[in-house]
Amino acid sequence: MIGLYTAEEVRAAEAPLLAATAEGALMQRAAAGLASVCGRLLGAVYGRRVALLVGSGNNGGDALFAGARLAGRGARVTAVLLDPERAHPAGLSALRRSGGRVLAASDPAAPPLIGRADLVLDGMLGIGGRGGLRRDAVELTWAAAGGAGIAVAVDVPSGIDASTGEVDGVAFPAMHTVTFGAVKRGLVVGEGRGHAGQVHLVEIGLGHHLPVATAWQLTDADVAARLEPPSAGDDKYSQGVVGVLAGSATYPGAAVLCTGAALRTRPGLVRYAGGAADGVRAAWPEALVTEGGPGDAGRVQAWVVGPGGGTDEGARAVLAEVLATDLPVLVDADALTLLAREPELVRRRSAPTVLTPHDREFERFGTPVGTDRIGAARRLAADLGAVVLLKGDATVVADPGGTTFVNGTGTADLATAGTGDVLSGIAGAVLATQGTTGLDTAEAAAVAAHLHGRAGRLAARRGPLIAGDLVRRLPEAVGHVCGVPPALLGDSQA
Ligand SMILES: NC(=O)C1=CN([C@@H]2O[C@H](COP(=O)(O)OP(=O)(O)OC[C@H]3O[C@@H](n4cnc5c(N)ncnc54)[C@H](O)[C@@H]3O)[C@@H](O)[C@H]2O)[C@@H](O)CC1
Ligand SMILES: Nc1ncnc2c1ncn2[C@@H]1O[C@H](COP(=O)(O)OP(=O)(O)O)[C@@H](O)[C@H]1O
Ligand SMILES: [K+]
Repeated sequence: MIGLYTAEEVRAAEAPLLAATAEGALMQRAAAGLASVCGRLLGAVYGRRVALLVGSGNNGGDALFAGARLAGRGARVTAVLLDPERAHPAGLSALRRSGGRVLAASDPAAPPLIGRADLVLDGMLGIGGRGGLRRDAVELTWAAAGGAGIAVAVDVPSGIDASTGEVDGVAFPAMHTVTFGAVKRGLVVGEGRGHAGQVHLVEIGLGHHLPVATAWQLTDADVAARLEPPSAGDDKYSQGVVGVLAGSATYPGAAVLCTGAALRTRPGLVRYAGGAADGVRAAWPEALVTEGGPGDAGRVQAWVVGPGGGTDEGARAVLAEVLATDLPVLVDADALTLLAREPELVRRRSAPTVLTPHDREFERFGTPVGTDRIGAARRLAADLGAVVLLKGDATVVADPGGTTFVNGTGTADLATAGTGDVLSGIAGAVLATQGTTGLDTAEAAAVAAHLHGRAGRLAARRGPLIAGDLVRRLPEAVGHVCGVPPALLGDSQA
């Protein structure tokens, strides 16, 4: 798992390290790592044009020292200074000694020079940045965005809040971010995620000074370790049975997608109960189907309730019935609308519960999501005593104790109808294995979000995707995280 940290946590961890190392040593480590990533991105360094956008803090110092190293390898480096009086003095001397040039941001030659650069290094603001970029920084950012060079952010893209990912106005649109010591949360969540590009972590020795993270990102390997493949002693009942309560005669689609996703995540068995029984039977002969309610479905190890289920009295009764059990329940879509009216239905539960709102569903519980998505998910989870999976570009999963997962596999290709129903089915299947894997509920939800995003990426390789493509790609997504070569996966290639 990759730990995700706030700016305050990083600052607190840096303090003892700064005290224990020679002055400037940490900045040299950061600059060495930064220059090495830039060298790799450029391929050949000699003769390449590099523009440094330099602010008045240590972030600018990192850029100047990295620029000096690249100039030492033959790059043509120019530093553009936002505040020439306050640029890092030692960094500036190092750059000059290596043959680098210096311009003020107000110099009319600065924007065209940035536009022509092969690589632009954003050292305007780091974790000390507050509020929106000022006019001069915005102009340099536009010059970089309009140029053809590789845009690289130092530590964090200037203009993003390193802790929340909030962007107030304009932020540097990086293709790569070279971050020091720890991955800042703002690089993986909110608008910051879209500005960070590929994140490269450079170690500066912060490791054991960092607290245990309270926010995490799962890798493919982490997800693989949380999936239990069938073993010789298994039968269809021992690998988890999922119950799907979704869809209606008028709207069978959600039921078909949700049941299919649950099946393709490969629990032992999927049961369906509800008004879309005919549609589900036709689409999925593998499912056990009834027109009745949850009591007619047979035993399950987890319920999924809500997608396409409506908000009438019958739907309310189904929701209340499953929430009164001691089984894991995933509550989505229409059932969230019902639950927002009667949150005590979930507050009185002690069994695992996962709510999967998008922003509008979230707002029905009282307050809008706002710009701090981790904070928002944590607040609702603590209030309701349930795991909250807040959907989005980077889906956030929070448990009532505050432990949070930020999904890294999401892709905008998922922004199409029905993909949420697929996520519910996947999550239901993972929750149904809790009895055998002992998997924590928030982790189960995070595993589901990871697989969902992987399936989305795989499907999107072939062009625009629809929700059914995710279901078809799920076996390949599971194979991908487990390191199985895709060629071995039968019909998921279709
Ligand atoms: N502390 C450490 O041990 C290390 C810090 N490093 C670098 O230091 C950075 C943090 O440095 P600083 O604390 O100096 O902060 P920054 O370099 O992020 O910037 C702070 C400066 O920018 C100004 N400023 C803040 N918001 C602004 C805005 N919206 N518009 C214009 N100016 C604004 C402040 O007045 C201050 O002068 C990190 O992000 C990282 O790049 C690295 O060198 C690694 C070691
Ligand atoms: N811009 C986006 N980038 C990445 N993922 C997105 C984006 N927009 C939506 N998604 C994902 O797509 C799914 C949509 O779910 P939802 O809104 O419930 O749709 P539906 O109800 O039609 O199934 C969620 O998993 C969400 O995280
Ligand atoms: K920066």
